[in-house]
Amino acid sequence: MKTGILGGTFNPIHLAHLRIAEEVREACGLDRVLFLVADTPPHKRIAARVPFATRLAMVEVAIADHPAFAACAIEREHPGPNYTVDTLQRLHELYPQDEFYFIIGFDSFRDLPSWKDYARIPELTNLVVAHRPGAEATEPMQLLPVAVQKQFCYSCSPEKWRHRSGNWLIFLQETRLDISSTAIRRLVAERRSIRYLVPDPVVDLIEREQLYRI
Ligand SMILES: Nc1ncnc2c1ncn2[C@@H]1O[C@H](COP(=O)(O)OP(=O)(O)OP(=O)(O)O)[C@@H](O)[C@H]1O
Ligand SMILES: O=C(O)c1ccc[n+]([C@@H]2O[C@H](COP(=O)([O-])O)[C@@H](O)[C@H]2O)c1
Repeated sequence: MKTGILGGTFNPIHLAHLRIAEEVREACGLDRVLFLVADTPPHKRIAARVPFATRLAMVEVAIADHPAFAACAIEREHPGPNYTVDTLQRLHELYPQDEFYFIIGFDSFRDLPSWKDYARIPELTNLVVAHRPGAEATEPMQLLPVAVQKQFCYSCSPEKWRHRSGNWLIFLQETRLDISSTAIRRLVAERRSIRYLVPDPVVDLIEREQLYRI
């Protein structure tokens, strides 16, 4: 099975997360996409201290109507911080037949060299990078240290690079949506509308739980 994994804090999940997952699913012919909710993200504090269960609940209501989308709570089961390299190892143990496509935004790709054992990540998974307004680069491969760049070879287009492990690094050139969880939290705090930035059931959950109001 070809499995996409979109890891995130999802505080809250928004329409750019959903659109990226859908575009990667289609472009890479994925059978499913797991929304991997970070319990303790390594590089980020949880704004407004929204608990894991609430962030997971927002993900679940957001993806409920998509047959190929599922929430993944595996990072809750292990004490944090949740490093991607460790989670990928566990997912390989859980789903030994699966071929993984780890999906990240361009801002995350830019930070990749600061991730734990980041050079091992392309050995464990294909990597799909979604462009993100405000975080572009003309030569994205040059953001990687030279020693890691040398592990990839160019294959017919600047959007697709083959790692020596056989896995792909793909830069996806599709819809760019300038939406962030930070902006949504700010709008709620200012008592402004967040409709059409997050799915309606997520708007309802945020209102019901009175999240992000201060
Ligand atoms: N608008 C977007 N375009 C492309 N990628 C995105 C976008 N929003 C989030 N992502 C990617 O989705 C993953 C999970 O994102 P996350 O849950 O941290 O949302 P966020 O909007 O970046 O949150 P925050 O504003 O709180 O930092 C990350 O890899 C991030 O780069
Ligand atoms: O493994 C790491 O060192 C690492 C450092 C920063 C982020 N990540 C992962 O990247 C994904 C997106 O993270 P974030 O902080 O943008 O929500 C999420 O799955 C995080 O666990 C992983």
